[in-house]
This record gives sequence, C-alpha cells and structure tokens, in this order.
Amino acid sequence: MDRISATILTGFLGSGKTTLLNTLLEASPGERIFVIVNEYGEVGIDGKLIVETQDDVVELNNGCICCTVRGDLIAAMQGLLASGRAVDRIIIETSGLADPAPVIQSFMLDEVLRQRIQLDAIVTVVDARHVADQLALDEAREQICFADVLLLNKIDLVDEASLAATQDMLHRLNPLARIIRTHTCDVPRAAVLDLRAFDLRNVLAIDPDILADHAHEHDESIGCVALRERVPLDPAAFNIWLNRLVQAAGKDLFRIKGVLNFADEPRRYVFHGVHMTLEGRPGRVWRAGETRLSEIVFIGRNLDAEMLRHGLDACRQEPAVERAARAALAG
Ligand SMILES: Nc1nc2c(ncn2[C@@H]2O[C@H](COP(=O)(O)OP(=O)(O)OP(=O)(O)O)[C@@H](O)[C@H]2O)c(=O)[nH]1
Repeated sequence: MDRISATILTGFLGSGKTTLLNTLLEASPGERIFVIVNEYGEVGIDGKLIVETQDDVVELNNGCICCTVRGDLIAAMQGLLASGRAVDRIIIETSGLADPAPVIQSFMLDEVLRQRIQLDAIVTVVDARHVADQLALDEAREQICFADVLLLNKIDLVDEASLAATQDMLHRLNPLARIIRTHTCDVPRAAVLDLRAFDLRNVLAIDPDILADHAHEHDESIGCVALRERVPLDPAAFNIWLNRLVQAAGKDLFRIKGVLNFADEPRRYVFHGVHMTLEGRPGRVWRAGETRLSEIVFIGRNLDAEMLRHGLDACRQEPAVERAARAALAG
C-alpha cells in the first residue's frame, strides 16, 4: 500500500505559513488534502483565514503541537487512518513557536503512522525582515536547522544586501536545505510538495536524541492573550489604539492577528501584525446567522492581559443613542 505523503509547514510567528498553505490548496484543485493547523492561542484565527476548499481542516488550538497538543496531532492522524477515508496528502501547519523536533518524532515513534505515512519534507518559511531578531529564540533556530526547504519570504520588505546576508546566514545554519526567495510564498507546488526530501539521517545528525521522548519547554516569558468582543468596534478608535500599542511595545509583540466586527461594516475585517508591521483588509461578508464577533490574539513577551482588555474595551462603538447625545452636547 502506498504511504500518504505528509508535509510539515513551519516557520516563526507571522513568517507566512498560512499564506503558503493557501497557495498550495489553491494550486491543488481536485486533490484530497487533509490539513492540520496548530495555533498557540486558545482562539484559532488561522482556521478562519484558510481558503475555503473541499479539504478537511482539523484545528489543534490552545497549545503548541510540539508539546501540549502533540497527542492530539497523533490522534488526528490515527483517526484519519482508522476512518479509511481516501486522502491524497496531509499538510500540517505548526504554530510559529513550535520546535519541529517533537513533531517529527511523532511520525517516527508511532508504529502505525510510520507504516502508513511518509514524511515528505519539512518546509520552513522565514521572514526576511525579522529573522535576525527571531534567532535569539531556540524554536526559530531549530525551525531553520530541520528544514529540507527554506522559503526566504517577504523579500519585498528588505534590500538586496540584507537578503544576501540573510541567505548566507541561513546557509550556514542549514547547508543541506534548498533556499528559495519568495514574495507571499508564491512558489510552484513542485518546489515544496512530493520532494521525498525528508531524511532521518540528516535529522539525527542535528539532534541525535530526537527519537528519545524527552520533555520540551518554551521560554516562560512568552505567552498569548486572546480577546473576544461581541460589541461592534469603532474602526477609527481601533486603528489608533493598535498603532499606539505597536509603537510602544512592538519589539515584544511577536504577533497579533484577528478577525474584527467593525460597526456598520457588512464584511469581516482581517488584520495581521508582526512586530511593528501592521496590515489589514476587509474579508468576506458576515453570513446570515453567523455570530458577529471580534477575536484577537496577541503573542509576545510579558504581555499585560488586563491592559490589552482595557484597550480593546475602549474601542467599542457606543450605542447610537449615547453617540447622538454626546454629539448634541458637543454641538
Ligand atoms: N510584505 C509581505 N507580507 C507578507 C508576505 N507574505 C505574507 N505576508 C503577510 O504576513 C502576515 C502573516 O502571514 P501569515 O501567512 O498569516 O503568517 P503565519 O506564519 O501563518 O503566521 P502565524 O501562523 O500566526 O505564525 C500577513 O499579513 C501576510 O499577508 C510577503 O512576502 N510580503
């Protein structure tokens, strides 16, 4: 029986993993792809931002796939195999804080998974603008070291000299990986799928202990705050707040992302922040019967949950009656 090909997409927070996943799904019409998406926070945003296809998407939230939800990853794949459903491939998007070693280990240690699934390649997306700072964290370095393919992404945000220096640095960290420069992870699928590139011998050379089931810890100062708000938000107030926040704390704010319910706006508003870089745009229309809810996730160092909650509270759109009364007083 042919083994099912599995690809692991990894890379630090905000590097472009979901962008790559969407590119691959859109480039694979007719393929039955089983997608597993892992997010660090208790609120999953990525699941809402994946292109709508026929593919199955399993979300593993509220923990890192390399530690707390690793059992769920194994269970998801075992469940797929036990169901007997036909799938052409599996793609796993890890959280941006995941250490790939324990994820690789999951494929190696479980007998059934080893027999039925072929780990094809580890594809790591690298943020050309932020990678130098991110390398202070072990997880970011490991993601690069374990890669079979490195996508040096966001090349539009840096100049050629800086790109060349980053490419040299990536090559020194991982001389075996193929490095491809990308804008919005725009690569032909043949550059990242069906490569047969994963080789346990290379992995053992990096981490001879990988097959031992050892404990794994993240830097404890790094955490996640997830906020939900049902009252529609005032877009102007939200913009001002968010810009002030990243000006003040952008260095420690690794990632912000959200789907927002702006007042008087029929569409969802999707926004992304990576340190000081902010980007937002209207998404699809809120559907009839769908709960209009703003959901925001912050991931960073020493986050102050109370301060963030208060900041968001202040962006709530006042009810029309109060707004009119205030305007009347002002006028
Ligand atoms: N300027 C620029 N922005 C990009 C590029 N690729 C992706 N982005 C933006 O970077 C942000 C993060 O992209 P995602 O694909 O969500 O990154 P991710 O790695 O999945 O993020 P997490 O899962 O939260 O770790 C989004 O705003 C993207 O639109 C690129 O090549 N250039």
